[in-house]
Amino acid sequence: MAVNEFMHPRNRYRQKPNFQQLVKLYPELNDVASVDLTGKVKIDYRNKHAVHLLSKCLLFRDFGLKLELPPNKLVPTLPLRMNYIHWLEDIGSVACWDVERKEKIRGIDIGCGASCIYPLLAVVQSNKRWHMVAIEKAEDSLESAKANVIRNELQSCIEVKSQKLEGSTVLLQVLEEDFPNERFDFCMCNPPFFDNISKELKPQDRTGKRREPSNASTGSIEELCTEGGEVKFISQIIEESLQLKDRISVYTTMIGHKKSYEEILRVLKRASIHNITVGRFCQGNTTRWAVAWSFDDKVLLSLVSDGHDKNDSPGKKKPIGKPVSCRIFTPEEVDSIQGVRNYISTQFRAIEIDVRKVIESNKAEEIVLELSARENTWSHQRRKRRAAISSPDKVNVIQTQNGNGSTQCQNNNNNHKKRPRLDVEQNESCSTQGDNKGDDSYLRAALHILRKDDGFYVALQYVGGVAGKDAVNQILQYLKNIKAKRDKITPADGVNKTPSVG
Ligand SMILES: C[S@@+](CC[C@H](N)C(=O)[O-])C[C@H]1O[C@@H](n2cnc3c(N)ncnc32)[C@H](O)[C@@H]1O
Repeated sequence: MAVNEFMHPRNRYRQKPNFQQLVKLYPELNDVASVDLTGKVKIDYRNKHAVHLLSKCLLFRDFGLKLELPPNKLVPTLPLRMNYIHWLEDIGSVACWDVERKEKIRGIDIGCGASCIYPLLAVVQSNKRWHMVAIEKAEDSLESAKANVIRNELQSCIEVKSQKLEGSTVLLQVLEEDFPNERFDFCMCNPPFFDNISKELKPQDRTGKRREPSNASTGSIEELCTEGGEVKFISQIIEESLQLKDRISVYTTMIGHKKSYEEILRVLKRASIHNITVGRFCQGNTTRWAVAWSFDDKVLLSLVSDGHDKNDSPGKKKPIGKPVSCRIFTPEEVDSIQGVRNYISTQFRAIEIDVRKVIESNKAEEIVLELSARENTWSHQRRKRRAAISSPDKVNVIQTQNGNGSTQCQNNNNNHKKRPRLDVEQNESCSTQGDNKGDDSYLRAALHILRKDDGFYVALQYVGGVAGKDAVNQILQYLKNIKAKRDKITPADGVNKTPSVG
């Protein structure tokens, strides 16, 4: 299935180039173009030379970039490369790489290839706000990458470094030797996908129905293969990230095969890395996957939007809900955003919802908290209290509706310390919650506290979990209820400026 319509919405290549115009601009394309019976000008993507020429012309026309490549090297196709860059931009908007930040955004590209394509695109696309370190292992590709940087006069924005691979590290050696004590905002990688040329270089055709590839495959064995394939390569990056931690704020990588993507999610889970987001890059007839992870508390990756409407990509994507909001305090009731935060945190902790601060704006006008719950503790509060009083030693099983309409049984005995975990495999709704397999919580949500002229607002946004999106409506209602109860006891009279925290 052609998946162009599922390209990132900002990807300029969602629309196929008008080859008629392109051939007029770059007559050298005439050699690889043909005219079909309807008079349409076409380019044969199965011809390596055509793919190479097309990339060169588009890079120049759309980005002003000049590219030269030695023979037999991987030709960068632009729709995929731009999908990755736009996904990084989306991560950047959660990680606050916005224009208010004065310093440059610093990224690392692991395996920049002979083209040095990602660093070139990253720098130009960001109007030189992003500065890149490009790492490459193959000597000839390294030289070619450096030449492409010089050809475009971008030496002040891109440093190309050799991967000497002593002790088989991917990031550690370069960071330790060339950039000791320096911090980076992100790293990226288009890894060598394949393990072993004879077995894997062509995708396996298990059903006999796979079509011949519609694109010429370019690239040398050294560029495309690595011992252990992409899973081993990316696992190595994950292992090194556990040592480097915040030296790089967001670690990202592309993944070539779905099977590897699933394996990488398991590796992250085993390493107890839960602050992750996933991406899916669709272009032409190919789909690639991506994961990002972070140890930085201020970067809540689950908030990264994929730029698509919730269910519009082929297969599943993680639907992040629309926020629901209400005013929680007037300025007369509370005078600081910290007061609101303390109040809300206390209310949630009382019902065993974990609260973690993620972002606090400089001007103290917005705080973002991450909420996670392992069961529904906010519905039927009165009934639960009554049940607990009448039979304190019994395990109460209360039927609750999850947000997807299915019924779940909960052990709701507060004395019973070990609460049941919902088995994600058993709950059908889980499979429609997106493919973040590392996420087995009941509910994860983001809570924004905002100061406005007429008071403090809370906005709740569903992020993940089997409870479903409706759970955030229930929690907002729960907050309103306890606030109304509190108002009965302490009427808003302008005297009580600090909300009670009980
Ligand atoms: C699939 S190519 C990607 C090239 C380029 N980034 C692109 O997207 O067109 C993978 C690149 O990683 C390089 N590479 C392989 N192992 C590496 C390592 N340990 N460190 C740095 N580069 C490596 C290969 O030489 C190759 O150029």
